[in-house]
Amino acid sequence: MSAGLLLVLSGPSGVGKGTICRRLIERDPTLYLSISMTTRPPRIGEKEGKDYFFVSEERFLQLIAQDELLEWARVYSYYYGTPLGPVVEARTAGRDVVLEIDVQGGFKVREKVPDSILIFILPPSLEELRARLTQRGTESGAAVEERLRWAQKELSFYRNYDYAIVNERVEDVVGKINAIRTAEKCRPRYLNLDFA
Ligand SMILES: Nc1nc2c(ncn2[C@@H]2O[C@H](COP(=O)(O)OP(=O)(O)O)[C@@H](O)[C@H]2O)c(=O)[nH]1
Ligand SMILES: Nc1ncnc2c1ncn2[C@@H]1O[C@H](COP(=O)(O)OP(=O)(O)O)[C@@H](O)[C@H]1O
Repeated sequence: MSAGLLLVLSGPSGVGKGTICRRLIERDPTLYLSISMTTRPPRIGEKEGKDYFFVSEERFLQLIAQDELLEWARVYSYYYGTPLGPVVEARTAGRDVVLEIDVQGGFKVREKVPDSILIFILPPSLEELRARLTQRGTESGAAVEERLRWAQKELSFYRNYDYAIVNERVEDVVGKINAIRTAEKCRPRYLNLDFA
């Protein structure tokens, strides 16, 4: 059995990554969505072990020291990282894995796992991004502005990703990601069959 694909989804805050991931899993429950560790406090409605594992800074630094994270980064003054164990386990079991992480994390994953697939989610426009962030209502005005400033920086990296998809309609994005999964599984390196 071939190992599952490692898909990295990045894009600015509010572009719709979380919404897209939820829809992907609804459509295909065999997909494994990695749950990150973070030192950010939980938002109202967020659940421990479902949205994130919420940990102290001390615990996070311990996880780094023990090499238990596939990658980690500091985003908006908090730490975020991907627990390594569950990703390896799921891929070994043949499940495709999705990481929803920032671009710094995406580049670290590409270094460590050269066959990972980096997908950038783009907003239809900066105005629409602002509207989505504001309408979500989880951040204060200042935090929205900080995220928009950060977004401009993040967006400049989209050409370094393997794929870029504009999130006009969530259904279309999900269809495109599933098309990428199908195409990637037709690569000779993925099939790795032993013909003489
Ligand atoms: N490098 C890295 N980034 C992460 C991880 N988990 C989440 N992020 C990124 O951290 C940023 C902030 O996430 P979050 O606090 O949930 O805010 P949101 O993007 O506005 O929903 C986003 O760009 C996420 O993709 C992780 O494990 N590693
Ligand atoms: N294609 C879309 N069209 C309109 N609104 C969207 C679309 N995708 C996501 N949204 C909305 O935009 C907001 C931000 O989406 P979210 O998934 O939280 O973004 P992210 O995880 O990238 O920060 C949410 O209110 C969500 O319902």
